[in-house]
Amino acid sequence: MTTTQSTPEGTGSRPGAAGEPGRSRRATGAGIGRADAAARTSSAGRPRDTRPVTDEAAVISASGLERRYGSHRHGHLAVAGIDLEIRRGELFALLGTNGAGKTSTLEVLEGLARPTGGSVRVFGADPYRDRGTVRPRQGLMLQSGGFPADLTAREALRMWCATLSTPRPLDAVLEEVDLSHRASTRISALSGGEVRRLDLACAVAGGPELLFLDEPTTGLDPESRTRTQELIARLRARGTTIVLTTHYLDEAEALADRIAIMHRGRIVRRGALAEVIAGHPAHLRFRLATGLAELPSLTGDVAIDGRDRIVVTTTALQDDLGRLLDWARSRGVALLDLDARAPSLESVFLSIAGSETYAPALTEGASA
Ligand SMILES: Nc1ncnc2c1ncn2[C@@H]1O[C@H](COP(=O)(O)OP(=O)(O)OP(=O)(O)O)[C@@H](O)[C@H]1O
Repeated sequence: MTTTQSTPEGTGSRPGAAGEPGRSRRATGAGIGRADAAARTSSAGRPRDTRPVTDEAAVISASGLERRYGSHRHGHLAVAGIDLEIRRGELFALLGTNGAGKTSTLEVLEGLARPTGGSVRVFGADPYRDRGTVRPRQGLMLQSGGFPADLTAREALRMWCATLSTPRPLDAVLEEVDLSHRASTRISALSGGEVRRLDLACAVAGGPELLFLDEPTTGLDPESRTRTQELIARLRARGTTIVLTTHYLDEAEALADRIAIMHRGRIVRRGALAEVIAGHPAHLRFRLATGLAELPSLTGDVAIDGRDRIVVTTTALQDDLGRLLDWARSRGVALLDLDARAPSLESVFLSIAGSETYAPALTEGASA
């Protein structure tokens, strides 16, 4: 999928970006607006706001949202009737397996596509029909850029800012995305990560109230990723409402106030991180030199995984780990490669994804 930003009061895509969103996602967008100063605390470790959503607080609300590609009989239902409310000032992460329908959903919320069923309101308006009023308040960072290669970073940003009703000073924006030192470099000579940061610069250049970030850190090296995440956290702390998609689950854990996980066109889990992982089992994994021996009595289920490890799936991690360690100590048994893992977003995600591949999130030993 490809794409970048945004346009202002409405109509077009940025020069070089594709116009109508489609299979190749999906260029266009808007990037503008006025910042909402209603700052709230945010980011990793902050208290999470679990207040019930109210209509007043909802910047985005969608009900029974559907998006079908192709004809009713033979088409593909990519978004199968989802309800969504995103509150003013929160960072909402939309996660999901490949092909789950995240981009198809985002495009409707962004006003780039019409839903084929249900309804959506952004700032109380129809984001597709009323885009002239909605777009100036939002910024979009789509999945890849469409900048003319022979412009410098500053020229590209200046050109973009010329389309905005309330552009911020170029230097401040370049500084914010850490591109000041590359301002005079042609786009063709920028690294992929730098182009991505220029995408982000365009998305925030108008000081949007509502920011859509579609995989903003994909392709960035770890340092750039961290800096981009810090910038996202700052935008959030300033009161910007942010809708984020990412394949990096640690990013969602660190940044998001609330998370929704999509699978096959539906939202299958949602809530604050603690709510999403609540009730999900933990895992103990280890090997025994002698193979499967008689284990102590454990509350969890015991199985052998594909790598000949003993796996205990349990909702009483501390108890079962204690019993196992006592048992091993009293018998002089070595628990080889012992791994005790509390439930995490990753384990929830993988249990939803089942056997489907989700390579970016996979880590050794994580399964559910
Ligand atoms: N223009 C299109 N025509 C037909 N089917 C499409 C089109 N765009 C997307 N799809 C299908 O709709 C489903 C959802 O796609 P979408 O791109 O929204 O998923 P996603 O969650 O963003 O996936 P990824 O994480 O891989 O980017 C997929 O099965 C995809 O093949």
